[in-house]
Amino acid sequence: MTNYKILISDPMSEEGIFPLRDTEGITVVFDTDLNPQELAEKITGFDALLVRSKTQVTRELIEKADKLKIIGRAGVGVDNIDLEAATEKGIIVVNAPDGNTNSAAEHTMAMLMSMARKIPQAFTAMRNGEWDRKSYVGVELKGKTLGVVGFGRIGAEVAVRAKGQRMNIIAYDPFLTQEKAEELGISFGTVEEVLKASNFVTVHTPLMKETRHLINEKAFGLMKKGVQIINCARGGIIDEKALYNAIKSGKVAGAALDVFEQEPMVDFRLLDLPEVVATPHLGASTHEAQENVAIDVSLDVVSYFSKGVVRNSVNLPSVPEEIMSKIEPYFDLSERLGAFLTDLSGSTATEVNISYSGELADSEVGPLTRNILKGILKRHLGTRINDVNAMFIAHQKGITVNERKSAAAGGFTSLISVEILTQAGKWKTAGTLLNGQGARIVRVDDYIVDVIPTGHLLFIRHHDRPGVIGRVGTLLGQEGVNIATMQVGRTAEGGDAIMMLTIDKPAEAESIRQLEELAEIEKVKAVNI
Ligand SMILES: NC(=O)C1=CN([C@@H]2O[C@H](COP(=O)(O)OP(=O)(O)OC[C@H]3O[C@@H](n4cnc5c(N)ncnc54)[C@H](O)[C@@H]3O)[C@@H](O)[C@H]2O)C=CC1
Ligand SMILES: O=C(O)C(=O)COP(=O)(O)O
Repeated sequence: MTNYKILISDPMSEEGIFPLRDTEGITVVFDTDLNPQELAEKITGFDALLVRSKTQVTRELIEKADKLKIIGRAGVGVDNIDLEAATEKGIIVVNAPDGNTNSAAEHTMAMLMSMARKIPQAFTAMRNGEWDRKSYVGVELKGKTLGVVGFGRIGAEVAVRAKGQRMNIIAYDPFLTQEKAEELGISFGTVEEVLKASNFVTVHTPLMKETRHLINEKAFGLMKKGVQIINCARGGIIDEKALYNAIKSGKVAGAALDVFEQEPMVDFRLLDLPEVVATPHLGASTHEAQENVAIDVSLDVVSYFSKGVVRNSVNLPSVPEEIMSKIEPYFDLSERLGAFLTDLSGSTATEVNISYSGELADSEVGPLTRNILKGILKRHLGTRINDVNAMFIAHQKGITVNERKSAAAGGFTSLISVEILTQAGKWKTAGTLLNGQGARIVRVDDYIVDVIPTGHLLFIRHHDRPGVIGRVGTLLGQEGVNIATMQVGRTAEGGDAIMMLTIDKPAEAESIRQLEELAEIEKVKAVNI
């Protein structure tokens, strides 16, 4: 493997990054005390950046990262990473979605129980030499209702544990169905229903535009008097000002907080309230979780550099390995079809219509579409286009992309047909992999051809007249251009026709001009793929 430099800018398990240490050609640099400006200066030349929640991977940082190809988040939440900026720049972002689930769920239960029994408050009083048994009377969990907002990995694990405490669970998650809830023996409701029904509310959503201040003044208004709140997900899901007021007013009897709107915390007023228990973002801070997440991101980084595939991409849909192995042979052909059409049209696409037929119609084809777009966009935008940003940039440029699938592949095992609409008109092609013989372009517009999509090609539109093929050969010969292969197709005798030539070196602009001056020739396009 070529040399790759990995910067780790947050504390990470040394044991867990063994896949990086054990791979030849990978150099790991730990520098976990950088301020944002120092990090922006340091990032130049690094191929990968591994972070936890402390490092803010901003657009400014991403713009400074001249070689960065992958950002690994050793944990779940990626709200500290500007995903749009990363995607736009073709940087893949991976996380470790499973490694800290147990730890985060256990911490949530620890916080719930500490809060319910006021353990941190009682301990602090004892430390101060007090033996006070009256002030720290708690509530039982048994028979109480726990509202779980966000029923993903952690939310579901919390529910399992809370059931063990004989709590009733009511949950809300856009992906939770009545059937699933019944199967798990929990209730299911809208977010409002959950808030109204609960004695305890725990949030487990990611922090996103849609979940910022999900628990706000209005939400507190819906809750029972004496409700207790837990946030071991992300600061910002709960509006801290609204929480402060709700505690002060007596509506909220307890809050257990692991995460805060600003971290590290600067405004400690919430912690002055005796109803609040808190930890400094420790949900994932166990030896096991830290080792798990470090292993998971390290494996993905190694896999990305060695095979170009990852398991846990946040900005690129993951494709199961068995499907990947079926479609991977078509990657190169797909990109070439895109490049071929762009050269033929000599213009930029406004719409791309792709049809997958035959065996490919049964597969996930997203990666193929991205390769086709890569081929199309690279012609005008160069090497900054890759799998990660091809779809994003196509949308950004206002290109409509349509995918279709059909069973009939015109006698081929699989066929990829691509049509592009440009300011200069419409162009179509289709390609396939011939058993044992590699990639072929088998259609150009409505003509049947059989062309290896590699090297220097000339596409000629002409009228089917005697002698035209000879004249093309003679003219190219005079220019020192040797023809390796030639295909001719026509609609009818004497009608419109095409020639596809493979030539040993690119045709000069002057040769193309002279060819176009021949009476029978309508258009000549040079293609280099
Ligand atoms: N305190 C800590 O150290 C840790 C905090 N976390 C935080 O916990 C969050 C959840 O983690 P996982 O359960 O592993 O993620 P997950 O992706 O498995 O689950 C998140 C769930 O939230 C749901 N959701 C999204 N929008 C919602 C909305 N508006 N209302 C209700 N549900 C909504 C999703 O459908 C999904 O099921 C992470 O995004 C991260 O921010 C995760 C690990 C450790
Ligand atoms: O995995 C997450 O989302 C977490 O919040 C854990 O954060 P950390 O890696 O401990 O900074």
